[in-house]
Amino acid sequence: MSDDYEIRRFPAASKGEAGYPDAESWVKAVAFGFHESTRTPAHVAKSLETYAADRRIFTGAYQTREVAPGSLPAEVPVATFGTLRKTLNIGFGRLLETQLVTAVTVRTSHRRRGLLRRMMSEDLAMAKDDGLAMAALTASEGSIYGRFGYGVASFERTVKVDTTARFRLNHHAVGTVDVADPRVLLDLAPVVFDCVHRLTPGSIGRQDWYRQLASGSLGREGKEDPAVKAALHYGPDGAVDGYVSYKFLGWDTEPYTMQVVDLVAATNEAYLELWQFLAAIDLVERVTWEEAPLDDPLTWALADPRCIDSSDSRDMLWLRILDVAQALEARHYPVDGRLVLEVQDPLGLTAGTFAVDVSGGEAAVVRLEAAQDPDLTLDVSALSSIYLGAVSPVTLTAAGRIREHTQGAALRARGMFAVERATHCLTHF
Ligand SMILES: CC(=O)SCCNC(=O)CCNC(=O)[C@H](O)C(C)(C)COP(=O)(O)OP(=O)(O)OC[C@H]1O[C@@H](n2cnc3c(N)ncnc32)[C@H](O)[C@@H]1OP(=O)(O)O
Repeated sequence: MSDDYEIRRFPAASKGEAGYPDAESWVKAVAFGFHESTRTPAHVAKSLETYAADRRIFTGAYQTREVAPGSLPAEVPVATFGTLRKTLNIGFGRLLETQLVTAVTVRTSHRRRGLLRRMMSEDLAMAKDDGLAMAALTASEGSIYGRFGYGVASFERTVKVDTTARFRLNHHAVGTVDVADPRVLLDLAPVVFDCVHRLTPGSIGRQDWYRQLASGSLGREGKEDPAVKAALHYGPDGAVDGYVSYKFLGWDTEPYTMQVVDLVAATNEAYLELWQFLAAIDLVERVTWEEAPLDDPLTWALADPRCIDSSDSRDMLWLRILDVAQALEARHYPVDGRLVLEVQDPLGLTAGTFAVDVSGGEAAVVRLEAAQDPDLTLDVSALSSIYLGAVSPVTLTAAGRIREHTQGAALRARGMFAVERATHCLTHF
């Protein structure tokens, strides 16, 4: 296989820059891989502008042999693999630089020849060599990434909230909400998001595009979305500490529905009060949001929690620890204790037996040279799953994903890996 393809890596380029034609072909190949209708040149140019702002690196596999007459030319990659680096909140306000993997596609006529395996293995090894301890992605299918050491570490759900007279929140507002010109979010959204990012375990730093989405400047269709409206939440001190952008789905959608485009609240009060605002919008009977948390304070603040209809919860963030000692030492732990972990790694990046000694919330992690009896044996994907506290080691033990050699060690791990508030990631990438 290695003779048939050449792997090339290059940075995203904006229109007018030298690498633009290659970057354009790469983006079109991604769009093709995800069955998007052909992106217009203007949409591609806008996407590339935001990708360049995020300093994305594009990896492509290119055919080295002559292509079949009439088929796509050799400069169109047969496989794509995109990366960018952002921080991940790993609990208690700590941020860890993370390799984000995105835009993975392999053209149908070249699939199952090991192209994904090759690009993934090489990229993770390079990220580790570069000093990174963590990689992350969101998955199109649940069956692909476990084999590379990724594990599900956060969840999200779609909610449909009944905002008729049935909607009553047990909450007395401490701030106010007012409607704003959505374009103010071009500047404000990153500022508010940054507060949320520092507060929320599982949060990933956002790409440049999010402020454009929230402000209606660049919708998912690749153009301005004039339907987007926005409201800001002002805390008791008058400062903006939350916003929601939303759009009406039209009079043909019944019940009449408002769809949340983005909802970012930096305080508990801002979150509930933005919901109070959404529920108060006249002529609307339902509000939907596709990125709601599973462990949602809204449920518990509602007089009737059954106002929330949610049958669709799903995995969101998949993590992949690249360096066990570095990742575990980066975390803060709410409970002191000692665990000896035998970690297996299908890519051989970070396998070994590690003694984790936590004192005063800080971990000292030592790789044990001689085989020592572990408390737990687990694959790096299981360790990545429990890392953010959203997946219980006790449950993974029950599932056979963790082997417990010392009775009670999984429960001890659950306490040690707990985080200070519900894990949730508002960033898709
Ligand atoms: C982070 C993201 O971007 S998520 C989006 C992922 N992309 C998509 O879903 C787009 C459509 N799918 C595709 O483009 C391709 O089928 C890909 C990228 C999923 C797989 O690419 P391929 O080059 O065919 O994978 P490759 O040949 O390297 O296979 C590696 C292993 O994964 C397995 N595998 C690949 N795809 C799948 C799948 N969809 N489901 C289950 N197993 C899979 C292969 O069987 C192989 O297993 P093995 O090594 O244990 O024998």
